[in-house]
Amino acid sequence: MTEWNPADWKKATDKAATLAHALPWLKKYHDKVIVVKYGGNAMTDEALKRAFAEDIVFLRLAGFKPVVVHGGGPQINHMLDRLGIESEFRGGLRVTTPETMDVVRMVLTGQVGRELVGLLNQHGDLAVGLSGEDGGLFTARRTKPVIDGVETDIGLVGEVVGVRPEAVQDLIEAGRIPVVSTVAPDASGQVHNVNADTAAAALAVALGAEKLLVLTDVEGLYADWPNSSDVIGEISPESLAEIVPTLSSGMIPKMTACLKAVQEGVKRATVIDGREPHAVLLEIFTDEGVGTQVVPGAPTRIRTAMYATSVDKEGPA
Ligand SMILES: Nc1ncnc2c1ncn2[C@@H]1O[C@H](COP(=O)(O)OP(=O)(O)O)[C@@H](O)[C@H]1O
Ligand SMILES: CC(=O)N[C@@H](CCC(=O)OP(=O)(O)O)C(=O)O
Repeated sequence: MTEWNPADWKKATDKAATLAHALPWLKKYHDKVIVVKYGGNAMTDEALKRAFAEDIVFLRLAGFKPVVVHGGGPQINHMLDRLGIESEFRGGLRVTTPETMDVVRMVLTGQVGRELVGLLNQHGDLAVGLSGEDGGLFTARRTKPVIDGVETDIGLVGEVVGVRPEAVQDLIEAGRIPVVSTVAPDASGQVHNVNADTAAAALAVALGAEKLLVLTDVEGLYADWPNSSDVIGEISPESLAEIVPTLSSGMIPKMTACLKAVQEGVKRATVIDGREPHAVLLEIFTDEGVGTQVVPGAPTRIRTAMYATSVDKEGPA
């Protein structure tokens, strides 16, 4: 006869309670599109990538409609480095020569996207990869960002000016998980490098997504960068628009993308810490505020960072 173990019973009842607690979110997001942008900086560790894949498949099997848009900046840097090509960023965007563009396309669509599809498909062949070139998904226009007050040519870098979401919608309706890489042709067919945050926001708007979730390698938007002691927990689009011009490096395209998504109809955009295992499930299925949420009408709320480290204004050594 098997012994009855009170500890195992407690574990089982805790699990049941956790599942029951998920019910309000299951109701809220059932059938809703959630665009998840997975940044290259959050893809450092194999276990984290596997946990991310589990979260996305979990959402899909729970009746949500997750769409993954991935980055791969560090992976592109690594390949450029191997090829002896220097990486240069201006205003958070990569200066993209035709030679660099070939590498961007190869790494994003041929390497990072493939790897994510493989990880997701370890749980049942639901994921299908596509790029902004497929099915007319994105049309880009060469962008010349204003850097230090001057319009600056940074090469084959595009902003998304058109989205035909049908290819992604077809996959969603077939019960699949689309995995999108963000190279995109302009009207003449010339392929451009589009920042993945920017592309994710444009796709979230076109799909009428309930939420844009952006995974990166920080806890959210720090209030006093490069000090990482305080995180902006919640902010309205109006207040965010005021601070966007003061931001630096990768946070410029990221927060601009969140702002645009919410201004154009996505209910909320949240930047979360992809270094946290199961960050996606934590964000969706808990009340605890994680990351930085851009929500219409929200008063600015600042909280102490979980992994606070203070550095002086010059930045970390
Ligand atoms: N105010 C800020 N709060 C948080 N991070 C910031 C801030 N300003 C600049 N950063 C930098 O932005 C980086 C995230 O952008 P990026 O490197 O492009 O990430 P990803 O690859 O996830 O898109 C952080 O690692 C941090 O170094
Ligand atoms: C124009 C531009 O900067 N494009 C990005 C595209 C990849 C990306 O956005 O990757 P992350 O999300 O990991 O930063 C780049 O070349 O790095």
